[in-house]
Amino acid sequence: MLRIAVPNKGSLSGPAGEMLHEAGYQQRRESKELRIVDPTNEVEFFYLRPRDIAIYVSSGKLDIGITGRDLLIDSGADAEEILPLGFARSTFRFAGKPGTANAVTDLKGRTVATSYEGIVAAHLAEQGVDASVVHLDGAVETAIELGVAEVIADVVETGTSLRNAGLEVFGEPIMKSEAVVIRRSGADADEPKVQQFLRRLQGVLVARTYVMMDYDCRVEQLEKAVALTPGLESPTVSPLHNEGWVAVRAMVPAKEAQRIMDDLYEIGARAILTTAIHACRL
Ligand SMILES: Nc1ncnc2c1ncn2[C@@H]1O[C@H](COP(=O)(O)OP(=O)(O)OP(=O)(O)O)[C@@H](O)[C@H]1O
Ligand SMILES: O=P(O)(O)OC[C@H]1O[C@H](OP(=O)(O)OP(=O)(O)O)[C@H](O)[C@@H]1O
Ligand SMILES: [Mg+2]
Repeated sequence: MLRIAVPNKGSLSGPAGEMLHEAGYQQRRESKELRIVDPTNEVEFFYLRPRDIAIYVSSGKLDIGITGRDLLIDSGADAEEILPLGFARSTFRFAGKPGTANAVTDLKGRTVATSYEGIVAAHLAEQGVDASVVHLDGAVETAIELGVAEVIADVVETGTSLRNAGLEVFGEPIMKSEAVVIRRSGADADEPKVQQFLRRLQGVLVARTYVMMDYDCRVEQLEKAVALTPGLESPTVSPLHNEGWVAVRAMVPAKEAQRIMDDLYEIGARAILTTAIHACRL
C-alpha cells in the first residue's frame, strides 16, 4: 500500500485535497481525521503539518508527500521534489519599512524575523552577510512594528499582508515556491505505484489546463487550421459527409481557447466547440 503525506492545515491543505479527489482518491470527510485508507486504490493518506511532511518522507516511513517547495528546502530534510503541482504559488522575499535596506548586503549586523529560518540562514551565508535570524511561527509582519526585528523574510503572494503592515519588499526574490510532490532522495523512481500516482496527478493538471476543441473546416484550410491547433501529439482529422470538409479535434490550452476560436473562424472554420476535459492520461 502506497503511503502518502497530505497537508492537514493552511494554504496547501484545501487545494491538495481537491486535487487528490479529482485524481480519484478517497479523501477524509472531517478535518480532524489524521489518516484514512483508500482500499480501492491501495493508498493510505496521512494528514500532517505541512512543515513536517518532508521530515516524514525523508525518514522513508512514508513513500510520498505533498508540501511547499519552500517548506521542503527550509526543512533541510533528505527529500526531493518530483512533480510541481501549480497551486500555493508564492515568492519568498525580504521586506522592511520603506528605506530600511535596498539589498541583502545591507543586512549586515541586523536582525531578520522569519518562519523559514533554514532558507534565510542559507541565503545569508551564501551572500556572505552576517545577520541574526529570529524564528517566529507566523504573522511575522508584526515583528517590525513591535521591535523584534528590523527586517522580515516571508512568503508573499498578493502583497496585501505587507502593504497592510506598511512594509515593502527589497532585494532579489529569495525563491519561488508552489506545492510539490516529494519523495525520499534517491528513492526508486520506477516504483509502479508511485508512477501511477504521479500519472494521475499529471492527468488532473492537464485536465485543468487544457480543453478539447472540435471544429469543421474545408480541406484547403486544413494546414492553416492545424497550425493553430497542433494538439499535444497531432490533431485527429476525420472526413465529413459533405465532400471537401473535414472535422478536426485537438487539445488546446484553456487560456488560449477564445483567441484560437477567433483565429479559426477567421480562416473559415465553423461549428467550433470547446469542451472540458474531466480526466486524462497522457
Ligand atoms: N498567501 C499565500 N498564498 C500562496 N501560498 C501561500 C500563502 N501562504 C502560504 N503559502 C504557501 O503555503 C505553504 C505554507 O503552508 P503552511 O500551512 O505552513 O502555512 P499557511 O498556509 O501560512 O498556514 P498557517 O495558518 O498554518 O500558517 C508554503 O509553501 C507557502 O509558500
Ligand atoms: O501576499 P499575501 O497575499 O498577503 O500572502 C502572504 C501572507 O500569507 C501567509 O500568511 P498566513 O495568512 O498564512 O499567516 P501566517 O503568517 O500566520 O502564516 C504568509 O505568511 C504571508 O503573511
Ligand atoms: Mg502561514
